[in-house]
Amino acid sequence: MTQITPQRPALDALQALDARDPLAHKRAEFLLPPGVIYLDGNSLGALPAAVPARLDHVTRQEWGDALIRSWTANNEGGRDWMALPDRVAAKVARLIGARPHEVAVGDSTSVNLFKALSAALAVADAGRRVILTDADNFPTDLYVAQGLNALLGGRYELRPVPAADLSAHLGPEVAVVMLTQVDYRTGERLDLAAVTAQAHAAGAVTLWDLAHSAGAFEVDLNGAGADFAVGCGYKYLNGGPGAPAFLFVAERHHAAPVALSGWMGHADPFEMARDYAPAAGARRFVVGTPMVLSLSALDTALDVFADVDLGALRAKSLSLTETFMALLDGIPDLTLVTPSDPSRRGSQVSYRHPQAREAMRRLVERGVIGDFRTPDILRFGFTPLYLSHAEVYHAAQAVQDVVQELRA
Ligand SMILES: Cc1ncc(COP(=O)(O)O)c(C=O)c1O
Ligand SMILES: Nc1c(O)cccc1C(=O)C[C@H](N)C(=O)O
Repeated sequence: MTQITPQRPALDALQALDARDPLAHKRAEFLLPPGVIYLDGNSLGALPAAVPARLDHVTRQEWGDALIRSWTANNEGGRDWMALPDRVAAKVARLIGARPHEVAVGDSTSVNLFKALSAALAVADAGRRVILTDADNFPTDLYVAQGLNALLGGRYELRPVPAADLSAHLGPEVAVVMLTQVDYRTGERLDLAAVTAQAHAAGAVTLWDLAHSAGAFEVDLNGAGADFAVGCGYKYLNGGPGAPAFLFVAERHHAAPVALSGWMGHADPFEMARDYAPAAGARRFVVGTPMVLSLSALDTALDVFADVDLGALRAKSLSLTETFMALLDGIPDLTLVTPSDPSRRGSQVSYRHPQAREAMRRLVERGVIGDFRTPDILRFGFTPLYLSHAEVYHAAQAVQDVVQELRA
């Protein structure tokens, strides 16, 4: 087993950091299995302890007993299902620097990408024909843009370029700049404010995918003047598998056409009017019947953030990722692909390894749960709400051991 050299953080020093951690108490608000170090909250967040009781209440009382009355029952108390998407939207808004009426919650991130990109193209300057994106963007972002463009008769060109070269490609032909803020493989974080300003200076509209941002660190969409954004409910927001996603539309774009104009985004759904008239604000981007069970889980999951200082969240995230990188510095066969500059890093750390798939299999067998991502990436996500520095130490030790085993 490779020895940890003296300049690497020592366990007792990390335990001292944990003792001063202002977020340490949040761990008790999650149910995590014993013997597991969970470094995959960037794929599926852990279960918030209050969620099972909420789901039990929603199924037995709200569904089982109140039945259809729950759609509107107790709306004075703010518990009616009809308004659930709006209540959840308000909780998400705080985490992404938006106002509640600029956020819609529902559907998957992919579907929200479709809605947002349709609207973004509609408000972009007519005559511009390029959708500029990161060549390494998450597949669904690329596929949705390809599908929408085909539907629009191939009017646009989806132009994938390396993230590092974006500014060089911001010409007068660019309609929309569609980017994921934190790269799902490398964990590289783009400067949302700076890129938004560059895109605007070039006359383009921005669409951000915040899948690996929301709930991992503070995002300030309005501070940056961003136009559109989407993100996942099941990663750092801990809403559970398949949780509803969110869509941000800056107020100045609320008049943009609604591509998926469903009755739940109508100004008065139960009027059953023949023609679509949009609801106020981003609620118009809610399409069909709200997914009450999963929205309820997300609603309760978001309460975990109520007393969380987002600056402290970012500080702890950086401390955890920094610690992990320091512990694994110089380990043979591991090539760091995540930027060591903290301002360019999200809340994950990734390494290339020649046997990454097998290495991750062995790690998971030992209870250290991360991800393998093709072709050769070991990916570790760090959720500041439920991870300690001591766990990071033990996880890094397990990585060293597995890497050493595979060399033998
Ligand atoms: C950047 C990014 N966008 C979107 C998604 C997922 O979209 P959906 O929830 O529609 O599967 C993911 C992960 O699954 C992702 O990493
Ligand atoms: N969305 C996922 C799913 O439905 C099954 C398994 C994994 C996922 C993921 O979240 C993948 C993730 N977006 C990633 O960054 O790799």
